[in-house]
Amino acid sequence: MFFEQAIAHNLPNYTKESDSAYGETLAPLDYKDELKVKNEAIREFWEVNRLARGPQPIVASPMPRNYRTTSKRQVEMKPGDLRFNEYDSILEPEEHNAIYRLLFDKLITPAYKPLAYALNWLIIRGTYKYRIVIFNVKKLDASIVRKLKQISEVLQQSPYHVTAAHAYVDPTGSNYYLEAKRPTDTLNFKQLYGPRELSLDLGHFRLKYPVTGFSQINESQIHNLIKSASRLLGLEKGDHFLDLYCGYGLFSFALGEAAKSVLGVEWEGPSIDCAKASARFLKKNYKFIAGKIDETFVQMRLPRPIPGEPERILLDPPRKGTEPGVIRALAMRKPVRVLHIFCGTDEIPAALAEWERYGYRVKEVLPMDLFPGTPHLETLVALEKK
Ligand SMILES: C[S@@+](CC[C@H](N)C(=O)[O-])C[C@H]1O[C@@H](n2cnc3c(N)ncnc32)[C@H](O)[C@@H]1O
Repeated sequence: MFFEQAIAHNLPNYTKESDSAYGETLAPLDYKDELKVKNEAIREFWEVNRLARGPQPIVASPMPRNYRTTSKRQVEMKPGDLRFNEYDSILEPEEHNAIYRLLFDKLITPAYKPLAYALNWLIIRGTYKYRIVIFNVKKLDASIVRKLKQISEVLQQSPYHVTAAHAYVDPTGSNYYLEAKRPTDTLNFKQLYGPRELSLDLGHFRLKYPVTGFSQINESQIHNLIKSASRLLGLEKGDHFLDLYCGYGLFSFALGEAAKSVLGVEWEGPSIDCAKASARFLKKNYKFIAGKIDETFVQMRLPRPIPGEPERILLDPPRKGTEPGVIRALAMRKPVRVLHIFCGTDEIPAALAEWERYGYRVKEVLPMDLFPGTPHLETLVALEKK
């Protein structure tokens, strides 16, 4: 059974995600009702798929709507007709919608026509306090740069606290809004104004991350996510902590204090560079490696576990899950505890079956609502050696 089928069972008149606008199928519900449906659906999913240990109640999102710190609009310009192919969403902060309206009103004027034709995506990222705009363009010549600088001034003068603007060149006009094969011999990223990195304030420290790298989109849940991950991983003095798919090191820095050593791995170079810079700035002796996590990487590139010294592993892969063989290779290291974070629910049964096969049992399952308004959950599964 797929998780969305379980949602559909528990919600009469449900329209499947693919048939509805942008997957926001639960957004019209009252959040209390949405949580009830999701709680029933995850329990049904667990039962039907015969998974071990029932899930805990879902950790609700402090902000159930207007929570997304990343949003995007695809720009379509035809003679006499400018369109943004996604509409204002109640899952996005109001400032995002206001910024898109401001940009639309400029781009529709004759002076900005060349820029409107060159645009592929408009992207807003940031936090609830400030935001940046990325112009994903198909080409970047002198006249486009001039227009981008002019429109950047409009953003700087706006009341929406837009602290930076950048241009990102994707001549393929890709449907994926940030990640495309960048042209290697032409200018691919241009700072229009403001810093090149974003930063996230975690109370007693701040982490930087690249404007093009991954970051959690529901900032209001980050505190709960860290607290839950910390409890479920249970790092103790003397533990070696392996933070896999670490991005810019969110979990390394938030949890690493308790460990004897911290090693983070991530394939996105700029994110790893930010993690290394944060380690230097925060004076932490943490190590970060850039690499593609697959079976060979785990077997050949990770340092061997030290006999008699416990290791705890957190893995937070993308929605499509780990590469084949990764779970087996990690289990061979015999970590005392694993925290596997799933941002898609449908990958859970196969992954848990693998962990079980290689000697791990489920200790606790904690679903968190990181994506209110959509039929998705983030699920933290703590596993222990049998
Ligand atoms: C869900 S994000 C988690 C990032 C980080 N834990 C956080 O919370 O900010 C997954 C990360 O894995 C990275 N990634 C995806 N596939 C990878 C692979 N095979 N090897 C290494 N990193 C990968 C992505 O670039 C992304 O940063």
